[in-house]
Amino acid sequence: MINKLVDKIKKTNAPIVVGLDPMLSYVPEFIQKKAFAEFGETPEGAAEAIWQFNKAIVDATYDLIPAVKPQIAMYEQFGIEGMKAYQKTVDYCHEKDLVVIGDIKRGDIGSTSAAYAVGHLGKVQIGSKSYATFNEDFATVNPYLGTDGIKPFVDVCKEEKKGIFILVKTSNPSSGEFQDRVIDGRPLYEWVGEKVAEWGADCMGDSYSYVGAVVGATYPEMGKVLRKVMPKSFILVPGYGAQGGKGADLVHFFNEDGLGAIVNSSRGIIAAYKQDKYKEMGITEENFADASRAAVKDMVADISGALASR
Ligand SMILES: O=C(O)c1cc(=O)[nH]c(=O)n1[C@@H]1O[C@H](COP(=O)(O)O)[C@@H](O)[C@H]1O
Repeated sequence: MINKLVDKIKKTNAPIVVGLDPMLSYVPEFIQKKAFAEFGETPEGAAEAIWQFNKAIVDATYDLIPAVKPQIAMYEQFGIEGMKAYQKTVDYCHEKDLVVIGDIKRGDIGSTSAAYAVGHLGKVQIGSKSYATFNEDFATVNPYLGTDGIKPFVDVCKEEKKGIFILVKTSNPSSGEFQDRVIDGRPLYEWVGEKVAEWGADCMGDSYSYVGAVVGATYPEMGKVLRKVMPKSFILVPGYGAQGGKGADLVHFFNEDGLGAIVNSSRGIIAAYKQDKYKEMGITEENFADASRAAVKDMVADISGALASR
């Protein structure tokens, strides 16, 4: 799957991921109204609304992008109905030939981690049959429990040709509380980055490992260091747009080959129709997905422009 991701980035010329984090408050009124008329103001109604919202955004952007990253929490808050919308979203994105990064941020001990890995990336055995249940292509994983938590994911990835992105330096303001702590002369995120390189060393695709890392766009200097610590790891870079990251901050996350990083924007794309910039282009709630398409093009131009002038 890492090869497919790289191929799709090359084909689209777009090292970006659209984050499908559909908060109900981002879903235009007319979609909510229709869903509530059919299913009531219920978890089922909310799930229908976020699914219709996602579908419109995917339809408007899939030809421009290599990948999507649905954030499971946004679906899980609506219980089983929300999880069905998550599944529909994953399956629909596959129909559109998009790489799906399940932002599930799992991390637990061995046997539990194995169950998460099987459920999201592998196949669960039921009697004589096996089923790919959630069936994402990549998942995000929290490394706090160490090798015991990561190895089950790596084992499933090896078998299924899938991949993971391991949290190394996260984009949020308080990420430094633990991640920047200096241990034996080096910050913890560097130790974790080194471990990601080690875990991924025998998990190589054609040019990159399918054991990747997450490093926030909001910490460009750390991204520069981590790029060197993990030269073969693909870096998923969240924090662009709504959290303040810009193309110019991102150049050092990429290798000289122009690859090695994929930048996520969620609110900046899916809720673009709320921004004045796109309103001024005549976009209203009714054609909200056109704003997402325009925002994807703007994001790609911003990142490509920064890479071209480095
Ligand atoms: O793993 C992630 O994707 C992630 C890691 C991180 O360090 N920071 C971060 O914001 N994310 C996720 O990336 C998305 C960012 O959303 P926006 O800020 O709306 O673009 C959310 O789904 C976050 O959960």
